[in-house]
Amino acid sequence: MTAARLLIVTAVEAEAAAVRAGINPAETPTTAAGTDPVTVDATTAGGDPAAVDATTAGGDPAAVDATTAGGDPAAVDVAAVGVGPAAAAAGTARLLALAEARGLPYRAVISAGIAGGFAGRAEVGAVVLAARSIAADLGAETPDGFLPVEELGFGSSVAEADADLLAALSSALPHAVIGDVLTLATVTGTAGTAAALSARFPAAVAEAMEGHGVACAARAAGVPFAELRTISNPIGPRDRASWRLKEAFSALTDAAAKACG
Ligand SMILES: O=C(O)c1cccc(C(=O)CC[C@H]2O[C@@H](n3cnc4c(=O)[nH]cnc43)[C@H](O)[C@@H]2O)c1
Repeated sequence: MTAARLLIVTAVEAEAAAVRAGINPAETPTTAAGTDPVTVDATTAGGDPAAVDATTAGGDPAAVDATTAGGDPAAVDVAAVGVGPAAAAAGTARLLALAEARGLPYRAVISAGIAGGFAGRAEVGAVVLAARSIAADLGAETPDGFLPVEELGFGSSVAEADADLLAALSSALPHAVIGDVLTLATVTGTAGTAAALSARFPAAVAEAMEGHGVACAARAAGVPFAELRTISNPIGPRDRASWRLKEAFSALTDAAAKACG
């Protein structure tokens, strides 16, 4: 019997390549670490669903084999599904449903990639594991402050990591910072927003753009979920030139090697 596979979902192909390089060192990333993920995304699995099929674990089981990483080709699939919570949720839900329809459901799904780190909580180059992936902008703004979706009575903005999966990852990555990871559709770009988020989420160590979306797809499919990030930049005033992409991608490769290699 074939062992159930693990699905690792990233936003952009540069992140997927970094993860694959860790799981299977023979697979050198074709997109050099240090390139702009947005530029890379535009040429791969960014917007066109057909491109997702062609370059990741989309529809064709043969394509899954061709892009699967790891010593055991049946063990891990790595797919880039686009930037932001909506693309992450839609792309992940599709991959989970296709696998289920083939009679080969995934055993777990991990949202992986680079992230911004809150100063003093997760520094550039750090590995972060999410205890909870939180949709930080899901709710309503009021003159008296932000109301999370819970207070509006419309469900939950918080997705807990699967306890067993988180325990396995933290045991493989003992130096990882464990804390909440915020999911936002907008990258924070001012000191004011960074301070407000830091105050509203004292347990948050990082922010990214996909974790909660991947978690929603995983929850709908009944599949365990976790989020793994490496820090490329401090959260704060926008200074894209200072993002340490090479360092973050290299940390992502190293983390994938330790967690799944
Ligand atoms: O330069 C920009 O304005 C910009 C806008 C949207 C996306 C990007 C990316 O580079 C996307 C890559 C990926 O990186 C994650 N990420 C990294 N740092 C942060 C951050 O400080 N805040 C939120 N997300 C971050 C995110 O998950 C993206 O998918 C650049």
